[in-house]
Amino acid sequence: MKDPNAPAGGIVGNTPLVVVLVLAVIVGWTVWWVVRYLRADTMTRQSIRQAVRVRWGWKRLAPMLKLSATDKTPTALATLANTNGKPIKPRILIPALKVTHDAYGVIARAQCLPGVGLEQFQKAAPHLADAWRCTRVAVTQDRPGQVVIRGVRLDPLKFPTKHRPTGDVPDETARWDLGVDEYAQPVSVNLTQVPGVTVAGLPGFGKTSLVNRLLSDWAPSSAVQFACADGKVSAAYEGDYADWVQRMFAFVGDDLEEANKLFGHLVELRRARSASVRSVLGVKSMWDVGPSDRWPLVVLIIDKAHTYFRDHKGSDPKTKKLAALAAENARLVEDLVKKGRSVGLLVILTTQKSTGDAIPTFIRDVCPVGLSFAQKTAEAAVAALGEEIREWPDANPINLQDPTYVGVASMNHQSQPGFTRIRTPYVADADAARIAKQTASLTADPYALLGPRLGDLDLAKADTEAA
Ligand SMILES: Nc1ncnc2c1ncn2[C@@H]1O[C@H](COP(=O)(O)OP(=O)(O)OP(=O)(O)O)[C@@H](O)[C@H]1O
Repeated sequence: MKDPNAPAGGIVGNTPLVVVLVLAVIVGWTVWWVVRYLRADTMTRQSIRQAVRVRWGWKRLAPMLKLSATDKTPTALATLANTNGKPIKPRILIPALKVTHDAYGVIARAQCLPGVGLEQFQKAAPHLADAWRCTRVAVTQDRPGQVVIRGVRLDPLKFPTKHRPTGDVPDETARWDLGVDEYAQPVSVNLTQVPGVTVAGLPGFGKTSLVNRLLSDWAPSSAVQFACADGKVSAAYEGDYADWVQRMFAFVGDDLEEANKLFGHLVELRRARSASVRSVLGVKSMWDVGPSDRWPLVVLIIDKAHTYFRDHKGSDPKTKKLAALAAENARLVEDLVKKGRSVGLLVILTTQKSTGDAIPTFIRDVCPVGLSFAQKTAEAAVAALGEEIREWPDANPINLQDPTYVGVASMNHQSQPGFTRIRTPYVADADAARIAKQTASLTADPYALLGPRLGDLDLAKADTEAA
């Protein structure tokens, strides 16, 4: 029963406790922020200060940039409170803004208002960049009624990054984590259903490191098998892939005849898989069920691709033989890229030379993903990324020749318009070697995995179906 002598109004009685609780929350919050600030690196600290400035200045800045709305209709409460009969002032609405930060700058989420949406924010982006002291501001919309404003104080493309592979089995098969874009957002490309990727760029700008990352991240999965043709070396123990050979079921150097045998072997595998995919997997396309130990995704890396395809001019028998081999190599790789997708074959071609004979255009044009590091000429950029690059001067790899841009590539994906510039991380050789050693026991020849069923296959029929 209630004590009649107890003081009236429980809230008044509890006030000290409420105050203590509020104070505790404020102190806790402040300590949390101070610790976070002190533990952050220099770049992140600058971003924390920048985020505070952005929050504090927003109410003044938004109306100046016409990012506010005027509500002339009085609210019911204002009408009730208006006892003196004077006209009620219109309300200025400011978009609510939530700001977070990372090492490169700030990420702000703003609520849209009537008449103030994506278009208005995008128009104001250069002024937001000035006011927030950012080198770049991008505005996108990821959900209705809200825009995301990304401001980068530092250009993420100019800061080298490192990737240390974990050796863990990847969560998603065939996702290639590439790096960060010019707004420091992670960029990955889904290589399921992708039969070919081209990587071009001047020597020493990061092609090998990019491929190293893919190998290091994917090697721990037994559902992926690798083969490699490295046109820069003559023997497996030389060159960039010396450590990776133990995680590859096939490797060839710059010998055109050897390469021809490997490509031929893989075309045989493609044909055998096409003929057996329905009976073994019960589906028309491997991607309907995904790669597995028994039916792994086969990744063929053709490094310094021009070694295998370039035109050999001359009428002496030796040159003629090389020319015939190069033509045959191009034909076989074209087969793999054109018909290998549904049975789980992926070809990655890299080249320093960006001319039509380095990666023949009939192969390049069927590779849905193209990346190019720095290029010397506009023609080389076109040869690497296609004619469309001429319409995107900002993303043109001829602008990446400064040494600051070692590790930066421009990418196009046939499913999306335009190009993305990506800062790819450096993968140290020692890390790649560690992963190669750890995962060597997972190596298996995918042709052998098809095993005894091969005798019954109707390869001619499979060819017709794959075409
Ligand atoms: N992503 C990166 N970030 C920073 N530095 C890098 C990156 N990738 C490569 N480098 C630096 O550039 C050097 C050459 O890189 P890499 O071997 O990958 O180039 P490449 O394009 O494959 O050259 P080549 O065509 O001669 O084989 C590396 O040893 C490293 O010092």
